[in-house]
Amino acid sequence: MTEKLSDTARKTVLAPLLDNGWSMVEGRDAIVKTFTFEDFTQAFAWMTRAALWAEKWDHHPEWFNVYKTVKVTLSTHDVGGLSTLDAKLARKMDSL
Ligand SMILES: C[C@H](O)[C@H](O)[C@H]1CNC2=NC(N)=NC(=O)C2=N1
Repeated sequence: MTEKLSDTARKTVLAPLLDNGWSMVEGRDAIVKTFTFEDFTQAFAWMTRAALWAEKWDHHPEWFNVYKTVKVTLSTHDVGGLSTLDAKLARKMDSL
């Protein structure tokens, strides 16, 4: 059963993400990052790659695409906040 990140886990799991362009969402237990690409097709291709991982892990982003940018918000709806699944998907997104 997925659980909300503990305070200790937040320090270890979230810190590298916050150092890599992710930030906490004001007033919500979630993280957000805007990715910028060369053009729309590159942005959409990245979204497609990310979508396959989201589906494989049954953990899906909240995202908003405008032309060559993709704003991604991650939180685990089932636990009402951040879990290790969000950190896992964030790391994967940063690597794609
Ligand atoms: C039944 C539940 O919707 C599924 O287990 C998955 C689908 N994708 C999901 N994605 C996210 N971000 N949070 C969830 O809790 C979640 N649950």
